[in-house]
Amino acid sequence: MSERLVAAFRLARPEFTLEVALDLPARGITVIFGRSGCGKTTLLRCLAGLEPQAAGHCRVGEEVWQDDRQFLPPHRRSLGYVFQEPGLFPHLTVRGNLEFGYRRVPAGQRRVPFDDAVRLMGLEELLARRPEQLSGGQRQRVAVARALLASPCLLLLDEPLAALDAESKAAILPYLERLHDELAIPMVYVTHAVDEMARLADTLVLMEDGRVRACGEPNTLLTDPALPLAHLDEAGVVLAGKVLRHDDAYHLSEVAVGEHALVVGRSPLPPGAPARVRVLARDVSLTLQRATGSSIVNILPVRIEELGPDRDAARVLLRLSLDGAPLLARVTRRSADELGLRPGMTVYAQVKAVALMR
Ligand SMILES: Nc1ncnc2c1ncn2[C@@H]1O[C@H](COP(=O)(O)OP(=O)(O)OP(=O)(O)O)[C@@H](O)[C@H]1O
Repeated sequence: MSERLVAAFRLARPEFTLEVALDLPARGITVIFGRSGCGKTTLLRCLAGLEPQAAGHCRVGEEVWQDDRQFLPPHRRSLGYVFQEPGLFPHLTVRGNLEFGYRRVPAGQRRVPFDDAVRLMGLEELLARRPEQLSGGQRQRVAVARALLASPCLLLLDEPLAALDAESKAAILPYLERLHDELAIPMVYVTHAVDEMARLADTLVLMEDGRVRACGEPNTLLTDPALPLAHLDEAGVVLAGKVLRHDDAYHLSEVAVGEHALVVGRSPLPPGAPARVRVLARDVSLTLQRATGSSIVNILPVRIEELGPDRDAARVLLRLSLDGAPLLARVTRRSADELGLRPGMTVYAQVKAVALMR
């Protein structure tokens, strides 16, 4: 049986109550997503044992951290915590910072080899530097590697990219994405940024007003018209695939998603590597026939599963199926009427290569 992270907390503050119950796979990345003030950090603090007032229970695999009889303080929970600010030791080099936690774990209990953490976070060239000689994004990569090397049962990350500018954030996301496939340590990752959520989540927890509104497989939640996620400006899905080949002359790459090859902007990943492609609803248009002579490179046969109102009265939101993989599209209500779009129809979804985000 695969391990689970099972927790329930109730914490009442004067103007805010957290009341959650979670049963999550203790593997991969679970993203806690929700708007500012909904209680994401409070939930993470409960998991860490930083809120002793919280009633409830918490268990990671076989390890019980909290129940009716006991409450383990934070230092007795096998967890790592990465905050917005990396908090590295300024007097130690990157190597020294990484070795600090690693050395304290008995060799037989280490879950991540030293060189693996260095490689995963791309720190090979930075080991001799001190924190002040690193960019914010590099410092945060060191903080994640250091937390991994302490071999916790659970790694908690609270908006680790929030203090970074857009460029540094874009640079660090591929390192975090690697953790999906290569990491033995489950992570709970708090963010209110849609792009981070979409790119990193293996499991998604949507929070609202101190409660869990929905929890499950990201694409299922992202395409559910009853949830606010499908109505965000950046609504869309994430398709899992594999890099097929690169076209260096045109700076493009092809990613295989099921039977289909999607043309995307040049990927830094090697052919054969797993890749996740994000397709935004606003970038998908629909045609009844396969267009020819179009500048659109990705034309995919899809079935309309559901068609309903969008937040914008001029548009409709469509949930589509690409051989079972979900897609979202947002088109004008007029186009939908003119084309006679309705559930059950097979149509063609068009997506520009540049609109596909790796
Ligand atoms: N120490 C505290 N005492 C009283 N209220 C608090 C305390 N810390 C947070 N709160 C309140 O609890 C609620 C949840 O805060 P929390 O920090 O968990 O939200 P969040 O979803 O992480 O928000 P953000 O994305 O802005 O960090 C908020 O209304 C906040 O004002």
